[in-house]
Amino acid sequence: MTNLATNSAGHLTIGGCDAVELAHQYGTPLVVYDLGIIQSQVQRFQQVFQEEGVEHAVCYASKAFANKALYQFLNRLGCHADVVSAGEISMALAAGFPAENLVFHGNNKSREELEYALEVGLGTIALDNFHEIDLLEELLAEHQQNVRVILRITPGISAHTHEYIQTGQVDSKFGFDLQSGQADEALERVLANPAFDVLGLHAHIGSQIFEEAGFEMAGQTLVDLAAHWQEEFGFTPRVIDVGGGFGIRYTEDDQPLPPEQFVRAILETIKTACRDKGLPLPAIWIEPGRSLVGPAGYSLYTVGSRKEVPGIRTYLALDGGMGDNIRPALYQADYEAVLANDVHAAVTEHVRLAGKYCESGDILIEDAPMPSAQPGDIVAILATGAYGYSMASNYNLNGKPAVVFVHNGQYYLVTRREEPVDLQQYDLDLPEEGAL
Ligand SMILES: Cc1ncc(COP(=O)(O)O)c(C=O)c1O
Ligand SMILES: N[C@@H](CCCC[NH3+])C(=O)O
Repeated sequence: MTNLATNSAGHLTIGGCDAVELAHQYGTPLVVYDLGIIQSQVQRFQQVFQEEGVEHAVCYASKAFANKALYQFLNRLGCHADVVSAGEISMALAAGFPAENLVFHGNNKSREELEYALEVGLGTIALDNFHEIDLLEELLAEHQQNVRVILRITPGISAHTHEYIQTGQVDSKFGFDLQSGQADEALERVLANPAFDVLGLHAHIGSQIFEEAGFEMAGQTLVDLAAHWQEEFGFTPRVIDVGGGFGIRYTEDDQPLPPEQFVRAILETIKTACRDKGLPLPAIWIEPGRSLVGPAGYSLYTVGSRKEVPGIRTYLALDGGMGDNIRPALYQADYEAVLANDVHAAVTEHVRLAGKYCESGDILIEDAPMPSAQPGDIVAILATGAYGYSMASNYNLNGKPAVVFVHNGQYYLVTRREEPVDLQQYDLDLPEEGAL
């Protein structure tokens, strides 16, 4: 179990705030983020670049948790952001995030989204496919505009992670394939049109990765390609973006590398490869999502029913579940839980923590060692800050939880709970007579 902070009442504290009090004040399920952890993660990713004096950008991958107040906090910390939809762009801008610090990713950006990106002066578009080049060429001509782009390459690297969250292998929906020559063709296309300011190249190999090797291979592959492009097309990249995917600890089985170690490995690989190939060192961009917000998030739930199936197991039902955290059902993701109102109570049983959704697979933790929890107790599931709220649904017409940020003993409501009224829809506007 990670080192958890508690107060004299034995309650879990998050960023100096009593988790049980927050649960009572805002209701459960409740998602709480400790901004101190986010800040420290960001700084750890920035640190090695700063020490080495290397031009860089830590682009937060918003998909992990897109939130207005978070964009504001990250902007203050000097982060850039990766956005993947008009929704994320619009929220970032509403938060005051500078458009020029946004990188627009995605394998099927629509004409409307691209037009919106051009209209707001979005910093960089990560080109993913030929259809997108066609669309952008039309739009750039129409609006007599220029745009900065990077090319997303599929490097042919399989990250050792769940199949659904691998992205760098050849058989992938993302990016220009390297082996078949698509990447060269894409570069020729964009170099031929002066409306494209081609900054450089990008690869993203997957998510929840625990080794440096994949990033080193990606860095090496991108520099090799850059050298080939320089020789073949006289193009020298100003940016190499190695994506995100840095793993975090969910349970004791996970042993993530320190952020500094990932960055050092990436930096050393790219520096050495550039030196070998006689290329100037480009700016290096990374795109951590999970590793910035995952460890900072706590999901608080109230215990409802306890069901004992004699001789088999005990089910403890919580007041949330797959609607606010789909990851266990979708990826068999593991988490740890604690009894937030009595963190130091001795573990006396192993229970299955079930959600409240009408689905047998709505299980948050299959086998959680717990003290004997009773209805009304508050359970905290740890490290839920990434891809929890952002993948939440309204299944069974449950509203999404409220979100609270805590920092130095202060707390801030940043997203209100969705109420049934928020989920209302239109009446059927069908004439009474003769319509069927
Ligand atoms: C292009 C790109 N960048 C960054 C990320 C962030 O990944 P993670 O949250 O694992 O750091 C993703 C998602 O995997 C992605 O597709
Ligand atoms: N949603 C995934 C990660 C997806 C990464 C985005 N490319 C997860 O929860 O692990």
